[in-house]
Amino acid sequence: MTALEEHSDKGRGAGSSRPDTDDEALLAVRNLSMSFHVSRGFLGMGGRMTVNAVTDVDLTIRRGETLGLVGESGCGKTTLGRCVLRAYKPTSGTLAYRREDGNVVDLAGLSRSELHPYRRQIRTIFQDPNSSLNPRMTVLQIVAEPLLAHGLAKGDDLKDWVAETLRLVGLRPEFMRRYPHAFSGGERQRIGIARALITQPRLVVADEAVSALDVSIRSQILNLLEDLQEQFGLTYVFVSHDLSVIQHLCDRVAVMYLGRIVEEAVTDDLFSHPRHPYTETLLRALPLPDPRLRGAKKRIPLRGEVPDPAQPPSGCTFHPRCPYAADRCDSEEPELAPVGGDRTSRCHYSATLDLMGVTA
Ligand SMILES: Nc1ncnc2c1ncn2[C@@H]1O[C@H](COP(=O)(O)OP(=O)(O)OP(=O)(O)O)[C@@H](O)[C@H]1O
Repeated sequence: MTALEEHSDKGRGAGSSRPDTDDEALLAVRNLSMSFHVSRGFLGMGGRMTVNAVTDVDLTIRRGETLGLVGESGCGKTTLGRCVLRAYKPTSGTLAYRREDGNVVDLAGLSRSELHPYRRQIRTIFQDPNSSLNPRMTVLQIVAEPLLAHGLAKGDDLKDWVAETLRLVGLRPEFMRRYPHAFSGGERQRIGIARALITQPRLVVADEAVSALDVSIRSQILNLLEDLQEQFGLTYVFVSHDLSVIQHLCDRVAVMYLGRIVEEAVTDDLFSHPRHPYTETLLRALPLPDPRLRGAKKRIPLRGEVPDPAQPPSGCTFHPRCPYAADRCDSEEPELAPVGGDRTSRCHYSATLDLMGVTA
């Protein structure tokens, strides 16, 4: 058994179909909000505004699953991901993390020093492998840095640990003496994945982890992430605006719009039968690789833009762009409510609308 396997959640992993009991929750996000105070106008003369990047999010991340966070740019995906990583301290709400000993700790309430032991368990893979790797550090230094920060290994042990992790991500151990410029984009992302996994994390947040890569390399990296998940029982939160990547990789999907979750469902259900008009709008904007598969469904480009979160629309925040908006939508804010099975939607009319998915 390798060092990584020894500490992994393998065998305790959950599939998307398993019930959502407390025991399954690796991280339960509850009533989570994150606001930024920003200055407006030239030299801040436009005054200070509050941007509610994430508002009242409830989300359960289950052990061994891949949860996708999807939505247009500016919907709050990155901010939510950074709260889960505790790179941001949320303005309010809780992050109930189930430790390996079964006890639950609220990460949102911990100080910097109290968080330290959890930083090796919850890791991130960065978006852009070109800018996230320090060009002046060797691969050994880059990948070993988290091990040193957590005092997990030194000397030859450290080198062995790095060599083993490089092998796991498909890189030759002798590469550890080289600098990032000697590698292709795909290889650099493998180095980033090695750096994320070297501390044997339980939860990995990947924010647009493949969007900077060529399409041909993208599927190799996605396959690698899937293999590593299976091997080590990893849990992923995968942030992406790319629905095809989400459909390929994720067990469940949470759709975000203007800081809120508007729909959450098992991936196949969401793609075949969306229950929120925003999800349908996203799906219908997808390119159609094979129109015969999609019958008479037409590609409809997204209309308008995500509104300014500092001045959100009244009622349902999607109503100005919603093709089905009715009178009550501009005054009454819908709740995120169960819509049958293991799914939720935030629309007054989810029960009656007949929305279209993208599968045949
Ligand atoms: N540090 C910050 N200071 C001020 N506003 C911020 C900050 N970070 C994010 N925002 C604002 O919060 C909102 C949500 O941004 P966020 O980056 O989380 O969205 P996103 O869905 O991840 O978009 P993208 O895909 O473009 O990263 C946006 O309006 C953004 O301008």
